[in-house]
Amino acid sequence: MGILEKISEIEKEIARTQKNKATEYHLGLLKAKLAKYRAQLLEPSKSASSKGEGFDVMKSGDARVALIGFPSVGKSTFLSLMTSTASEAASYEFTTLTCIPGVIEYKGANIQLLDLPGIIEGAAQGGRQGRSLLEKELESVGIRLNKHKPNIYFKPKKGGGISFNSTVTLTQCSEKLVQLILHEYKIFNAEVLFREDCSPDEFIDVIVGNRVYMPCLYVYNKIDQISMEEVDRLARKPNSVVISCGMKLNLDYLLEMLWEYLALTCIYTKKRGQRPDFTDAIILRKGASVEHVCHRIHRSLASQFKYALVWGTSTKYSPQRVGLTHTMEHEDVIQIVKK
Ligand SMILES: Nc1nc2c(ncn2[C@@H]2O[C@H](COP(=O)(O)OP(=O)(O)OP(=O)(O)O)[C@@H](O)[C@H]2O)c(=O)[nH]1
Ligand SMILES: [K+]
Ligand SMILES: [Mg+2]
Repeated sequence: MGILEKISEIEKEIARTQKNKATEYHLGLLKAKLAKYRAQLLEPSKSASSKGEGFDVMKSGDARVALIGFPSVGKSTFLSLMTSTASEAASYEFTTLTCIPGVIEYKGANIQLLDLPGIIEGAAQGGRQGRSLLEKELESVGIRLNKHKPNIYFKPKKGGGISFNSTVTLTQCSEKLVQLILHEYKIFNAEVLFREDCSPDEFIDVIVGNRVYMPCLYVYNKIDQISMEEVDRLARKPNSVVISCGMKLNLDYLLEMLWEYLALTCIYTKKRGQRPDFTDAIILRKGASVEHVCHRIHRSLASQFKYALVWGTSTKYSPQRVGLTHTMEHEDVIQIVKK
């Protein structure tokens, strides 16, 4: 049996197994097996002919956003509308066959937008199921959307068996299930500490390790073609924005949401005795520290750092003298004083 067949067999068995106390170990084991086969599937193949080809696009700008969706939902139309790059759009499926990068300039940041070929042929009519289909596709390659990394400490050891502990009450996993899953991965010595009530799938994610956690905004385009009731229903779903590229509806709101999901922060710098430079913001991730600002300005600046003066919402006083660990907030102004 090939890996694909094995995966499909296990998926079928999971689907037909009722979820209850009596089947939880069996299900846990199936899930561990499934994750294992999927990982094998994603491993780069040794034969040159079937080597997985990625899209070679230079990473640029302050953040990147990929347009993942069914064929002909309007991804290329969106890219052409929001950036100065034109990407061919047409009414037939798979118009786009490669990755087309564009840049959105927003609040002083350059956001790289990637237009990609549609995924899953003929699935555009997926209707209500569409969103779960896409999620499933991304899940199966190890991408976790709008989730955080499970708070589980996991460390394989040389000996001593499996030590299992938890700081919270667990309702989905038990020591026995954890051991069973670990044995499936041929791990017989490890330290495991659950700091959160995680599911078997989340535990498997921690063992496998190479999961990618990223924010996701579900964008429903072509609302000009559906009823107001349907638009209303979609707009109320979590993490959703409804738009129409054709009629240019709600695009400003989409940008605002995009900005929020990217969690970026603009910091302005200021030289002593001069006004802040509002034309050239430093763009960092939300939660960035003064040290991050220093690194962005110059590699060696942090080592010459004496203190910084910060104006803005992150401080009680404006200006306030702060150290390297101070957390910056959006639109703060900073003046760095060197030793
Ligand atoms: N009615 C309507 N049509 C739209 C809208 N946005 C895009 N379209 C049309 O939908 C068709 C598909 O658009 P594309 O931009 O090529 O879609 P795509 O997702 O890039 O498609 P692939 O690259 O083939 O996966 C085109 O005929 C567009 O003109 C919209 O908001 N409303
Ligand atoms: K198309
Ligand atoms: Mg396209």
